[in-house]
Amino acid sequence: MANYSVRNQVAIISLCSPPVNALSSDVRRGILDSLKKAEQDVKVAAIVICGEGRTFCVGADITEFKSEFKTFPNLFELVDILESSPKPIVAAIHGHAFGGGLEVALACHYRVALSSAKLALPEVKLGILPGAGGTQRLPRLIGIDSSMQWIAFGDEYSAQIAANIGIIDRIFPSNADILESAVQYAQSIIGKSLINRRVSKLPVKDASKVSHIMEKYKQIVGKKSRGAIAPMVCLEAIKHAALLPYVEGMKKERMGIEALMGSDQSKSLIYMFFAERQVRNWTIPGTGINSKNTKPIKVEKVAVIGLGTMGRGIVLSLLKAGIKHVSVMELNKTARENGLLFIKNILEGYAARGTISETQKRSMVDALKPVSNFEMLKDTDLVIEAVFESMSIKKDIFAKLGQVCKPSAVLATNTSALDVDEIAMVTPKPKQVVGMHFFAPAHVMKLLENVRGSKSSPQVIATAMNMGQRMGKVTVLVGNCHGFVGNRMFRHYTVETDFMLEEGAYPEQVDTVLKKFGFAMGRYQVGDLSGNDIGYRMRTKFEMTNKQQPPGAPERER
Ligand SMILES: CC/C=C/CC(=O)SCCNC(=O)CCNC(=O)[C@H](O)C(C)(C)COP(=O)(O)OP(=O)(O)OC[C@H]1O[C@@H](n2cnc3c(N)ncnc32)[C@H](O)[C@@H]1OP(=O)(O)O
Repeated sequence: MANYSVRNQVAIISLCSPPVNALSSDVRRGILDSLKKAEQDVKVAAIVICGEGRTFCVGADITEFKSEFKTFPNLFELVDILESSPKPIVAAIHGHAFGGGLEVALACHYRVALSSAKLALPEVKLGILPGAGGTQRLPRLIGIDSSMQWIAFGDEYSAQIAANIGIIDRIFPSNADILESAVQYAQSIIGKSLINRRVSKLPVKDASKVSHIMEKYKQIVGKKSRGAIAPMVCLEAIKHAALLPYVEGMKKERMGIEALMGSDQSKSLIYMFFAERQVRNWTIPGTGINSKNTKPIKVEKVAVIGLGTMGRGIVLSLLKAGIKHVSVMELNKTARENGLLFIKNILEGYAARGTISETQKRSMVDALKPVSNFEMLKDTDLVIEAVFESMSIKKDIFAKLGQVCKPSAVLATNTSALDVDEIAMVTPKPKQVVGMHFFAPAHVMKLLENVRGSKSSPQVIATAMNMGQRMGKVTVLVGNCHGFVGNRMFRHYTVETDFMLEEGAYPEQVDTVLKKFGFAMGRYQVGDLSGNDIGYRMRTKFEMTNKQQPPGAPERER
């Protein structure tokens, strides 16, 4: 719903749908009813639309996509009604103006924002396009080139960047009162002509270059979003903004969203959106213990043991999470030097690309603390072991950790398949032990599988889950069984691809097809990155080969 009030000639329409003011049918109806009141009230000379609580508006209510989505006023009707209002409307943005939220703002005649606000048209990440005029209004405001960048990739931008390119008219400091500031701003524009303020009426500045720009983005999208349908449909819709009058462009946009909404890709991405949020609410089956009633241990000092492919990625993930003390232990001198060099080079790359500032880079490098013996880990809060996938080596390490680490330290193993309970048993406090299974390359892959051993304490589990979230990972709690969940799923995939090799395909042919389909890496490339020896050891240890079959029997027969 939306609340309505009037303050010094300014009507305030505040979206009120916690937690994120998604544009449900009730909210859309509330905006429309409030707008009518404001238009009819002779004492009102300007209108402010704002969001109550932590954010302006994150866009259409995704939970309503199947049902209420088309109820009047739907989003694309609402934006046109807002824009045609005879009284000036100011969008007052704090928190997020995402998707339909930004489209509502684009339909307003002015947009003001706190400097901390974030803006985006992220619909492409749900496999759809901005279907409430975003593909038609944004190009009229910022041009085809920038619009393609914003819409085809769906990334978020700061209010300052949005102001620099002409989306935001006025920025206020992050600690300002957004509503008070917007009301004052609205008073300052009373009586001004709205002729140039209706974005749908503006020309597209770089319309003549549309073919050239389109070709450029087709290439980029082809590489960055292989296999995804929505980005290309977004580009087409934006192209129409350059070539057609607004009303015709809107018809094309509508055709685009109708084609995408309900597609398999969109259904999967929406499923993923909610699933990624659902896994934050973890629970230990049958105990009543869950994320809501269990507090993590405070973690300031973390250690990573092993600086191979996995260890390096884990260290980078911890640094990116802002951990100020990351001990790294690698007894092999060459591996240690190579590992540290790799980490520093990646940080240099981030700084060169502007992902982190020079100051952040320096503080990350300072946070790295090479250590040469277990004694030096005695005051560490969390140790993540990422050595060779061998039960005897891991047991040896955990026995030493059990002796030197403080009793409250969480001891995590990055094993991808081994029994966490067996590892835990060599320590004096098995309840402190948990699995934290990262996926290679750990600083890039978003998934983290935390493995709950039979003795892992709730607090230890909460700490591993919390650390995953601090690292920005999609952190999933799983039980302790061979291969956990990730590798049990991966196994079926590898079996199928191995069948193809047996049937005569080359690994690179299989990988090429998978990459064309949209996978970031081919299955055999993944094997090379993680180390094929890991899979080999897993299979040998668990005797995955049927003993009745002679050595070398084809995979299909095993
Ligand atoms: C004509 C058709 C046009 C459609 C245009 C659209 O608008 S499509 C929707 C476009 N918007 C988005 O894709 C935004 C999705 N949301 C986010 O990316 C993030 O929520 C956020 C805005 C970056 C905020 O992140 P934060 O971490 O602060 O919060 P959560 O992600 O945890 O969200 C809190 C809860 O709110 C639920 N939620 C978020 N967005 C929506 C939404 N658009 N619709 C419905 N529900 C939404 C989210 O699921 C969380 O719920 P919990 O129950 O607390 O898990």
